[in-house]
Amino acid sequence: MESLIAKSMNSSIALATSVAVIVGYFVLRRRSTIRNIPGPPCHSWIYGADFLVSNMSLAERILGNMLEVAFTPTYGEHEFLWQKAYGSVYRFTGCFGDERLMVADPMALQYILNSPHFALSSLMQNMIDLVFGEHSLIGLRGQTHKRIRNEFNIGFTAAAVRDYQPIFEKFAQATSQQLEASDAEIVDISPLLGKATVAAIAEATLGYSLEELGEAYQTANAEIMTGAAYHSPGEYLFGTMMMRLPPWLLRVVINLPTKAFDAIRRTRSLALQIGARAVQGKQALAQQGLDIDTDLFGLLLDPQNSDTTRDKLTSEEIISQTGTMMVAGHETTTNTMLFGLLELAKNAELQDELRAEIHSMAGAGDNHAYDSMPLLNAFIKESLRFYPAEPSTERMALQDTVIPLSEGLTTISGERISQIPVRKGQIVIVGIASYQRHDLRWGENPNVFRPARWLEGTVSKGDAIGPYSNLLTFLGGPHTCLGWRFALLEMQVVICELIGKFSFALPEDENDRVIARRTNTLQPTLPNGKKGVPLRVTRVL
Ligand code: HEM
Repeated sequence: MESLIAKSMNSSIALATSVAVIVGYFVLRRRSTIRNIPGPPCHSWIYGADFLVSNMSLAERILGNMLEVAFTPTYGEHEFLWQKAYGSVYRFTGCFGDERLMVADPMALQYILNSPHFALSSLMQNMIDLVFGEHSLIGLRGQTHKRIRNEFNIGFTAAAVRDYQPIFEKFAQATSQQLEASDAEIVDISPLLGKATVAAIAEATLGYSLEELGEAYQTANAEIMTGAAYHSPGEYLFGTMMMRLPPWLLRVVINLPTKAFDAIRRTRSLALQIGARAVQGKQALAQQGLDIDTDLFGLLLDPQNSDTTRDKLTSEEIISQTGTMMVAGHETTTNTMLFGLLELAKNAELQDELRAEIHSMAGAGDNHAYDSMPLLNAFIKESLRFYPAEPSTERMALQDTVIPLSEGLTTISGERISQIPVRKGQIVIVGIASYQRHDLRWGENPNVFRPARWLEGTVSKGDAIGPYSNLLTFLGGPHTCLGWRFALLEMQVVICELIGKFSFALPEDENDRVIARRTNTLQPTLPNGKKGVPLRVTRVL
């Protein structure tokens, strides 16, 4: 998202803000407590040995290791090598020599995600407030967050999610029909699955069809999503600095008349209008004593569900979550399925085995059938492990604290430590993708996509860290993904429908080769930089 911001600012505001941020940074900086933790070398302007001889641009120098983190074509090229070299906790250098801690150690992650001593970094908080508004579940904290989340959970329990199954089946079948109707040899399945996913969320959460959601909202949302990739180190640096501005200044900035801010404003305002329309429609039904649909907003507003012991939500509190719901479950679920289908296209044997399992279950289509398909679920777990939609996130220490380690580490000065003291303001990176390649946790060859690991029983059970199979893909702690059961059932339904009816193979053309690049989420990306998953599709049934 910072890239959108960067594109939006004119150069004089940019210069003034940059100077203020740089001066503020150096005045306020305290010596880091993590300097003694091993980590990759950095070529920044402050620390780089090649300062005078290198031909790096100023932006590249200032970015430190962020250059390697944010600008490799495939996600994790450096991150996974650093993990091998330095272990599951290491230090690296952020912008302006800012020392950061990358964390993939299970005990440390548990602590960071559950401790009240950590919260969203100010960069993340600003980004979320900007895009989703200041009342989004993702950005809220404490009691308000807990209260709203508890209420919204009514639409995400195991029982509530089972009721969405017909919706998932309807849109999975619509995708099949579109594939069938296509006479192209190679089909880009990305827009098809994207549309099915957004249609399912609109219906399950608001009771709306895509038409009712409106073309304008979908276009504005897509503009924000596609604008979220960085194209140059300068753009990255500038976006990052903008996001460090105090919230009051960002509120001024978002009103600037630029194209990117206009897209953010439009999306936010359209989401609120859509949410308000859905809420008012359901309230009108309730007032007339008529039945309200059992979509999420319907469940929240149905007087029959009101319980005097529950903290009921105001209309505004419900409406404020519209954009969050639509975005949180869209690209995340779509991209996980796209990467999974891509892996199946690479591995005909695995695909045939999965298809055989799906065909053997035909006719057993009660609500629980999907959970009793071992290979299907192993495949979905492996897709979630290998391609976490949010491969990392940031947290900031709210006070001086000590992070415990399950494995311990040896410092640069040779001392063996089992915990790391950090100062207030320390940024830690929650290394979701790194944790999911952890050597000791996932059995043989964690860097290989291999669903069989889940069937062999070699995946370590360990202390539960996320809500599902010890994966961190849905995060953990108070901000654990609310929609994880929803996403799982949707993936089970769609994969069964598509693999049951079609066979997928990779096209030969180099221009169709897909890599995993990080934009707003981990995104399947073509050599031309666009999102896409072109596959050779053949009907099998
Ligand atoms: C494979 C699919 C999905 C993945 C990988 C995923 C992942 C995540 C992650 C990592 C977070 C934490 C974000 C953070 O705090 O940094 C999150 C939060 C959230 N997700 Fe999901 N998500 C998925 C699907 C869904 C779906 C389908 C929905 C709803 C329909 C949903 C709704 C939410 C909500 C409301 C939150 C905010 C929870 C809170 O802060 O209390 N997600 N998700």
